[in-house]
Amino acid sequence: MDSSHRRLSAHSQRSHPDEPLSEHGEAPQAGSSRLKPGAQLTLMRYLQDLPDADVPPSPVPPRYHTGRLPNSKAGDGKPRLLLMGQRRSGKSSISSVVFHKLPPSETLYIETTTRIKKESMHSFMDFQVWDFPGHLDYFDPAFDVDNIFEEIGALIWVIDAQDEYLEAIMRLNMTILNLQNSYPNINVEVFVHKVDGLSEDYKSDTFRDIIQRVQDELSDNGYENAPVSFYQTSIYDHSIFEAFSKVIQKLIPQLPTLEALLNSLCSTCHIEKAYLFDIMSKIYIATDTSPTDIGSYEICSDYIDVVIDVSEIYGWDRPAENGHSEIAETGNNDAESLITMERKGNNYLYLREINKYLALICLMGDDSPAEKKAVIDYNVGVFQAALKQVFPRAERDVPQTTSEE
Ligand SMILES: Nc1nc2c(ncn2[C@@H]2O[C@H](COP(=O)(O)OP(=O)(O)OP(=O)(O)O)[C@@H](O)[C@H]2O)c(=O)[nH]1
Repeated sequence: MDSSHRRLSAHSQRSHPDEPLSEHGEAPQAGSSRLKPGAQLTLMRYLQDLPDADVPPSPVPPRYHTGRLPNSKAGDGKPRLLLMGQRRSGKSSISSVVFHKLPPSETLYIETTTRIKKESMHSFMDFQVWDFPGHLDYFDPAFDVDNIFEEIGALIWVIDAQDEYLEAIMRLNMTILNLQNSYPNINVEVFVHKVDGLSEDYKSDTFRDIIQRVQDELSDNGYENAPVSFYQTSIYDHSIFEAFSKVIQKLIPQLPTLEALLNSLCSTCHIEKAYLFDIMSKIYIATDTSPTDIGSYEICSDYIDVVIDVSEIYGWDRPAENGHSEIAETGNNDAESLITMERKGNNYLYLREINKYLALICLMGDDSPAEKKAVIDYNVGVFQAALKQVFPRAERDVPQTTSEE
């Protein structure tokens, strides 16, 4: 294996806090080096004619920030993602599966959250995830509402689709209406969660019903244009990562530039679909503007697992030179990998590590054969150089921290 693969591994060892949460639901200590246990080779499943399942689009068009956070006073705070919703709706499970690689089946043992749990995520962009206990009344005068909602990136409201959801919707509506007065720009992202195990009909009826009830309430109160989006999610498939990707993308001011760069790369190299992944969370922070289907996301996401797991076996943690890990890395080539698959329409997948946080994965088109790899490499190099200007690399080797209030 090319030694350059090992850098991906070294990075991922630092960034994947893979240990299961402690019995108090706390994140593992910084420095834990294990990665996820075993690749989930659903790649094979995909290759065996898995039908491409499209996630039904939300009728509410996404909105993007184009500058600093709407509620940020100084504009220098870390975006904050608030996870709210009823008890047992799945908030802690979502956070553990997406950011700590906890196997979904182990979320059965997560204890109920009793205090606000705050975690800092350090990746291509620093952000915080706050997990709220289900029973909390945020608008109780005892709470410092400003402290909770200022500097916020998005409010993620989790609704258990397998349970009675009318009360959850009532609380959600109350929260949105309260927020509209003081923080009208907060993105409210409604996760209609636990949709696994529901029949297709029931799933889409529930989804539509929830959207209708929220929108009716908002328009009754004169807030037709409140920034509320809806997603169907489950921790047992890729839908939760897909939804988080869309939530995070709205917080990236450079998104239009990234999309334009990816579009240009795709048209130059005949790439069917290109994703820029955050390696740590497997959230994609941008993709080209051609239609997305969950199948392409799944296969790319599984590919990252495979590369990380292989480099986990053959890689090692690189020692820092002069205590400066960035310097130690500059002498190495970026990790790259290529996989061929026999599936009509898609010749092969191409992965290139862009920097220590990001990887580019492309589904190559039929008219871009592997023999042209040199040209593709060159263009990806140009893309990488452009990206460096968009995301200048910063010293951010700060370990993840968790705190409770
Ligand atoms: N079927 C299914 N179960 C899920 C899903 N997500 C979470 N769960 C289960 O839902 C239960 C509650 O999950 P938690 O993450 O503890 O819920 P919570 O919202 O954090 O609960 P509180 O801490 O009490 O507010 C657990 O048993 C999870 O395994 C999902 O996508 N599908």
